[in-house]
Amino acid sequence: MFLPLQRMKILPFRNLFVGIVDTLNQIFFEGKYADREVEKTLKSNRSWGARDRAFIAETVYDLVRWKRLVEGAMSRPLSPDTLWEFVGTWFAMNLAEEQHLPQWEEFRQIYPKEILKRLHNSSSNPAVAQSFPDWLYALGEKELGQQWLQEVEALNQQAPTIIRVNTLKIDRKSLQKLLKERRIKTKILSKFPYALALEEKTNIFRTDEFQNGLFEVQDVGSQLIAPFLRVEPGMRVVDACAGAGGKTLHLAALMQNKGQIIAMDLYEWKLKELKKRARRNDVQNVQTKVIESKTIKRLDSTVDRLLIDAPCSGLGVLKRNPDTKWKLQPEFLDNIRAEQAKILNDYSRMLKKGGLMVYATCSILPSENQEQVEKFLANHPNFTLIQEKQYFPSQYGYDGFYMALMERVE
Ligand SMILES: C[S@@+](CC[C@H](N)C(=O)[O-])C[C@H]1O[C@@H](n2cnc3c(N)ncnc32)[C@H](O)[C@@H]1O
Repeated sequence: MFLPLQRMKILPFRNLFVGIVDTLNQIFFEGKYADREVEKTLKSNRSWGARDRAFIAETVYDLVRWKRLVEGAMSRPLSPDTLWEFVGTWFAMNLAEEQHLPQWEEFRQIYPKEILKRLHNSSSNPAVAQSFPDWLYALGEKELGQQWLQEVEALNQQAPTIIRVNTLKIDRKSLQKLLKERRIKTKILSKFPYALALEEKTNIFRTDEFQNGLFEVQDVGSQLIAPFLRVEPGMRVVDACAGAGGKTLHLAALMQNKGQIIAMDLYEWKLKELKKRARRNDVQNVQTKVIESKTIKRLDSTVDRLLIDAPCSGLGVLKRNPDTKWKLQPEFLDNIRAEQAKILNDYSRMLKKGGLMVYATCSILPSENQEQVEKFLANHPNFTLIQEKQYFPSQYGYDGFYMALMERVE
């Protein structure tokens, strides 16, 4: 059963609602990504202040997250024609007692009492109450049993903003002090050595500290992966699915810029972004490589450490990317599992005897994690498992990640 999330306040300004409706239209009906669309909308009107911006961003993310529940309360599916009703229904479900919907034409057909009744009836189905597609909810239950409900509840929360201090340039306390001088308050997360949590949402990308590479935005779970690989200065390291380099930059900092990191990906545009970030971070030991037919073979048995931050369903990071649950398809999951197995099989040959490899995903499904590693080890007796960790959002409060550390023994 759904309980109102928060007794929320409404900012009754029409242009904010137009921004919200337009952004949702792009996300749901033009196939755009939520984070990019929100950013674009916020940039489109410079006169919006911090409160307006937070209102737009939070409302859009909440509505992406709770789409199915709101549809239940509307008792019809979301379409380009029902976007205003969708937004109005959401506020009718959540407004604080003394608050009312603005008396605009678009909200004339919103009747809060009926909405609450329909909400009560529809949310007896847990997939509706937790706002998941049926197939995905059933899959999660099949793989995780009773734990799935706890994870789903955690994944439906808003994501905190966490930053990773770039230790090549500054230490965590000094960075915290600099940000404080800008009135950006942060909390030191003592269990996680490189992390600061923002106390309030703010656009930190505009600060000099970000522009000068003193930190990157990176969730706590993601910050645990590079240290798990046990790199040392001077080593030869391959980051095989480097993307835009979140973990490459962290590896470089742990290696104190000494040795060599080869950052690879299938897509050149991602590696270009990585290079830009490396310059900003003062990272000097990274070389990028778009993967071609012979790239992997040429590095056969030559690397000390290998990171496989594999492409995955992204189910562990739904807090941050709630649109994933509507975009994922069962066939995509089947393909991605096959890709993960192939990457593990093909890329592990780059490791030297005695070298270590981490296979990591931002998923919480055993079929993308433990089961992949078990299958790999069964077919590769020359590798052994040293350590394996699964971080569940419900247990530690941050994004869900899996990581397995393996050694090539022969
Ligand atoms: C989880 S993301 C990587 C995120 C990145 N490591 C970071 O920390 O920012 C997975 C990456 O794998 C890449 N990828 C997909 N298939 C691949 C393949 N067969 N070989 C190498 N990279 C691949 C994707 O382009 C994507 O950038």
